[in-house]
Amino acid sequence: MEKSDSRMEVVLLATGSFNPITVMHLRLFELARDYLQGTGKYKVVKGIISPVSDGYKKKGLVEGCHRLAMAQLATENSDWIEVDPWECSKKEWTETALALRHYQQQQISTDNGEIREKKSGCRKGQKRKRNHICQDVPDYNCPESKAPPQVKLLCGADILESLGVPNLWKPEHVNEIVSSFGLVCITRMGSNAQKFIYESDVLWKHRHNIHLVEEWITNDISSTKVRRALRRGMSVRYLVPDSVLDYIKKHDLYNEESEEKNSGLTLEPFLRNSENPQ
Ligand SMILES: Nc1ncnc2c1ncn2[C@@H]1O[C@H](COP(=O)(O)OP(=O)(O)OP(=O)(O)O)[C@@H](O)[C@H]1O
Ligand SMILES: NC(=O)c1ccc[n+]([C@@H]2O[C@H](COP(=O)(O)O)[C@@H](O)[C@H]2O)c1
Ligand SMILES: [Zn+2]
Repeated sequence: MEKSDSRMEVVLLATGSFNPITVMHLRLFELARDYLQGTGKYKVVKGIISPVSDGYKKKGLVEGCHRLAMAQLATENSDWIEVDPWECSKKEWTETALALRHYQQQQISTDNGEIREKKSGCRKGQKRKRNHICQDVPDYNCPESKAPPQVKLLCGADILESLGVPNLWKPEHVNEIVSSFGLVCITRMGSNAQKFIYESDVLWKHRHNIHLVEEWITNDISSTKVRRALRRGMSVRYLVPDSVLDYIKKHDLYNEESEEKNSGLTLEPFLRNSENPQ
């Protein structure tokens, strides 16, 4: 008899501006998958790129439809990374913990649907019991029973360190992200993720659920640097996929004017989390 695969299935969710998407964003997924699968405990089944809503109000953020289109072009050749418009099709900005809940729920619904269709071993229409997200346990008596894939947040170390910025993240959301979902964090030049975890009580408590992935082939590409180069008329070829570059040129997306978008506005998380919102 074939031995069953006991590895936990994982879906990696990367949220961000993707303004524009770069090859480094795509590399994050490859690095994270290699790392998790290398532990022998996880099987990465999907990657999701979820571009942020225009309501995030970050300076220089071009329209969501363009950021979405570029991300779709960039992932055309990947057989496991997808782009999801859920966040960026909304006018209002969505907090990351809520995005994680949404994508986790999607996994649970899809999973239950598939199980019901398979029917093998289980009675017709029988749903398998849920994993810990639903405060329930898998039904080990059912041969088809395996917890639905666990959604984990994929990010760079700059985002990990941003968890400590006052009024940027709600403390209960930070707790939920590291306790219920988990973080896969790619180290980035200029960041000290390990020290940051050591200095935070909540991150330290859940350190087993925070995977730090060392990027040995360091590459400090950022969207900010790509936009800067474009404004200066310099080449960004091989920093973004060719299809993305064609799209940027066709729509003249990044220039002095686009960089002034949202200039002078407060980033939405600060507005939401400040004690005396305007
Ligand atoms: N070179 C990199 N190394 C590690 N993580 C990265 C790198 N570039 C982007 N990321 C991560 O990708 C995710 C999406 O980030 P984002 O869209 O802000 O890109 P960015 O390049 O950081 O853009 P910007 O310069 O506009 O902030 C974040 O989790 C960020 O930390
Ligand atoms: N409180 C929160 O949930 C919170 C705060 C700041 C940034 N974020 C997310 O992190 C990502 C950051 O992207 P940038 O690095 O481009 O600013 C965005 O997807 C944003 O929604 C979430
Ligand atoms: Zn960033």
